[in-house]
Amino acid sequence: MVIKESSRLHPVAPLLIPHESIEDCEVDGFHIPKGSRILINVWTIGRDPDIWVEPEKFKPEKFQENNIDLRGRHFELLPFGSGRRSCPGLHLGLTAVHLVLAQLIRCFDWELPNGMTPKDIDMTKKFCLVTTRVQHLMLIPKYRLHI
Ligand code: HEM
Repeated sequence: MVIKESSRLHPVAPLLIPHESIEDCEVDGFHIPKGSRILINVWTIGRDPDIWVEPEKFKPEKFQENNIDLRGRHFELLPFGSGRRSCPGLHLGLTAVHLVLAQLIRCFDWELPNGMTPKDIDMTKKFCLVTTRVQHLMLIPKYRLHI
C-alpha cells in the first residue's frame, strides 16, 4: 500500500513515454487522428479529486478497501503504463523497490538532520521524462541490527 501510494503521488515518469496513435480513433468523444503524439498525464490522474479522496495527502490506507493494483489494469494508477508498450521491467522494478525499502526499514532507524521535522521536507520536483526532487533528501541512518 505504501508503494502504491508513493507511485500515485510521485510517479517516476509523470507523462509516461510519448505514444503515437497508429490509426484514427475516438476516446471519450475526442477524435484522435492517426499519427498523433499521445502523452498520458499520470501525475494529474493520480491527483484527480474525482477519483481519489484527499488526493494531496499521502495515505496508504487509500488502497485498503479496494483491489487497485499498479500493473496497468486499473487506469487510475499507471506508474508503469499499460498495454503493449507498458514497462517490461515491471516485475524486476517492483521486486527491487520492495527489497530495498524493506531492508532500509528493517536495518535502520532514520532521523532528520538539524532539528528538521517531516513538515520541513521540501517535496518540490524537477519535471522531466523522469521526475527527481529539487532538494536531495537528507536523512541520518542509525544501524539497529546489532548481531
Ligand atoms: C520502479 C521501477 C520502474 C518504473 C516505475 C518504470 C516505469 C516505466 C514507465 C512509466 C514506462 C513507460 C510506459 C508507457 O509509456 O506506457 C517504462 C517503459 C520501459 N521500461 Fe520501465 N520502469 C521501471 C523499471 C524498469 C526496469 C527494471 C527495466 C529493465 C530492466 C525497465 C525497462 C523499460 C523499457 C525497456 C521500457 C520501454 C518499453 C516500450 O517502449 O515498449 N523498466 N517504464
